[in-house]
Amino acid sequence: MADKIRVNNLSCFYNGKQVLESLNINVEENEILSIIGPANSGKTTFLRTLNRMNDFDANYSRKGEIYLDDKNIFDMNMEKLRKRVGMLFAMPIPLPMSIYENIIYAPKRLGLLSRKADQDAIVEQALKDASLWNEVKDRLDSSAMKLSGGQQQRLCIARILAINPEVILFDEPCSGLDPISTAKVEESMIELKERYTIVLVTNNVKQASRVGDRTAFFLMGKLIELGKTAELFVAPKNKRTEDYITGRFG
Ligand SMILES: Nc1ncnc2c1ncn2[C@@H]1O[C@H](COP(=O)(O)OP(=O)(O)OP(=O)(O)O)[C@@H](O)[C@H]1O
Repeated sequence: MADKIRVNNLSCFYNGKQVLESLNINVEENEILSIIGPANSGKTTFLRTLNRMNDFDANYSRKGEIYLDDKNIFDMNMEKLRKRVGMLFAMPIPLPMSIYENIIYAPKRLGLLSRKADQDAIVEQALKDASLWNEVKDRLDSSAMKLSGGQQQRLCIARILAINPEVILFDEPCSGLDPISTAKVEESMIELKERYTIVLVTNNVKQASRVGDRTAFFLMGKLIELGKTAELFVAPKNKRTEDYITGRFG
């Protein structure tokens, strides 16, 4: 499988304190790469660096390079990068407007859509791809704030899909969801990898084992192990990986 993202010697710092140490990681096209590890191991910092979310944080600095399809993301126009690399946060945050308006907000702002028919088509497709269409198709004009937590998270997925990215970053997307909503989001992720490349940060080791094609284990800013999920969970090469996935620490 071709690499969609290549991370070369990435180190990150907050206020000069190192939180990621010389990471070398590849993300293959159309895979789900799960990132697991205890709190403060740098998972979120890594994810946010992949679409330069931390660039405006004055305390943050980094060394190293990240390539998206062989283009250095630090040389790219930020808006173009964010269009290609979308991010979903732990807490779903719909805009205080209708379901329909939530989805076309970003495409409109980016000048991608003008005709109403195109907008309707995008809304329907994005909601179908996020496995939410059947639940909301009869109330597209009602407020997104009235949806349940799990529906709001899938709405946020649909909002990302509407700008047609290539990579989606998921930052603990199910941390506030019940098991049924979690299962629906996981099903969507598995369907989405047919067309997108996905990086998933999760504190839920079982979730990584359910959905990840490959899994990376981070500990205190270092990549300890990266391998096929089935192999890493059955026969981890590193003792610290084994301790973490069997719940002996973290
Ligand atoms: N904006 C920030 N300013 C200063 N320090 C930060 C900032 N964000 C994260 N850190 C620090 O960087 C380190 C790594 O944090 P990060 O959130 O990347 O870890 P994590 O593995 O995602 O943790 P968790 O599972 O708890 O979310 C921590 O020590 C954290 O306190």
